[in-house]
This record gives sequence, C-alpha cells and structure tokens, in this order.
Amino acid sequence: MKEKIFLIGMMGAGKTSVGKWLSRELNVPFFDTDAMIETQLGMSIAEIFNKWGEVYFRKLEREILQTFRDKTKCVVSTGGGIVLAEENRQFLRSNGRVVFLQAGSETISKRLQGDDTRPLLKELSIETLIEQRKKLYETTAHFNILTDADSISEIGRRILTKL
Ligand SMILES: Nc1ncnc2c1ncn2[C@@H]1O[C@H](COP(=O)(O)OP(=O)(O)OP(=O)(O)O)[C@@H](O)[C@H]1O
Ligand SMILES: O=C(O)C1=C[C@@H](O)[C@@H](O)[C@H](O)C1
Ligand SMILES: [Mg+2]
Repeated sequence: MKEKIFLIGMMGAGKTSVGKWLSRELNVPFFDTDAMIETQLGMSIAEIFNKWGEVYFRKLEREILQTFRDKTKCVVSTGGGIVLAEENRQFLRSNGRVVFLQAGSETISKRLQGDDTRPLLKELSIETLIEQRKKLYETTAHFNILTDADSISEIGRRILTKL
C-alpha cells in the first residue's frame, strides 16, 4: 500500500471498526478524526456540539483533516459529516484513496440503537441525513462498499481487493 486510506460514510456505517481491522492487516497506524478532536479538546463530540455548536466543530474537523497532509501510509476513519465541506472533499480525493462505507437507514438505526451521543440525530432523521449526503459521499469516494450484510473482516477484505 502506497497511500493513505480515508473511510467516509454515515455514523454507524462501520468506519471505525473496519478502519481498525484494515490498519492491523496492513500494519499501518489508525486514526479517527472524531477521536482526535475529542483528545485535542478533552471533551466528547456531544459536549463540543452543546457548548460551541456545529459550526465550531466543523472548523475543528477541517483543521484536523489538514494534519494528514504530511502523514504517510495510514488508515483514517472520518466523521460522518466530513464531506459537507468542499475543502474536505477535495483534500480527501487528492491525498489518498477514499472508500465510502455505505449502509442503509435500517442498518444504521439498528447499530446506533441506545446511542444518545449523536447531536445531529436529535434534530434530523437518519433517512434525511442519508438523503442530504449520499451524492457527496459518492462523488468524494474512489469506490463504495455496502456494509449491511457482511462482517467487519469481510468488508475489510473486499476493500483490500479493490485498493
Ligand atoms: N459490518 C458490521 N456488522 C455488524 N456490526 C457492525 C458492522 N460494522 C459496524 N458494526 C457495529 O456498529 C456500530 C458502529 O460501528 P462503527 O463505530 O465502526 O461505525 P462508525 O462508522 O465509525 O460510526 P461513528 O464514527 O459515527 O461512531 C458498532 O457497535 C459496531 O460494532
Ligand atoms: O454525521 C455527522 O455529521 C457526525 C458524525 C460523527 O462521526 C461526528 O463527527 C459528529 O457526531 C457529526
Ligand atoms: Mg467512528
């Protein structure tokens, strides 16, 4: 593997799980932009949204993404809304291979059941978010992988064959 791999997609699509699997398999570092932001601020994503709002969170997200400019081989799981900024979409495509992990709303609802740490889901439904973002994920990614039916390792192997 020569490049950075960026995993994009909705919350619950499996970016963190598959990203960790890929990084172990490829023996390269794993990063998670949400976790990096939380570490940097010493606060959870929900706390950041509550205290400073989404606009500030998106600014932090854009800044964190830029730190990958100088990194070599690694796997990066990105926040579900990373594709909302044109600047991020361009950065992702020109700095690595971008994989869209795609899951249907039923799968996502099932995976996020009982998880009340998602600020955006307090205002919008999963269906609405998918509707708003599907095109952005598709046009940013080099290829997509459906994650509804397969295990994390099966998804990881499918990505490796396509890279
Ligand atoms: N292919 C899969 N099959 C079954 N369960 C899965 C699969 N992928 C992920 N999950 C489960 O779904 C939940 C969400 O997965 P994960 O945290 O990897 O998603 P994510 O895309 O990183 O979401 P977010 O970053 O928004 O938290 C976890 O509990 C995980 O174990
Ligand atoms: O889909 C989104 O916009 C988000 C997804 C999460 O990964 C976090 O980045 C945050 O909760 C926002
Ligand atoms: Mg994640």
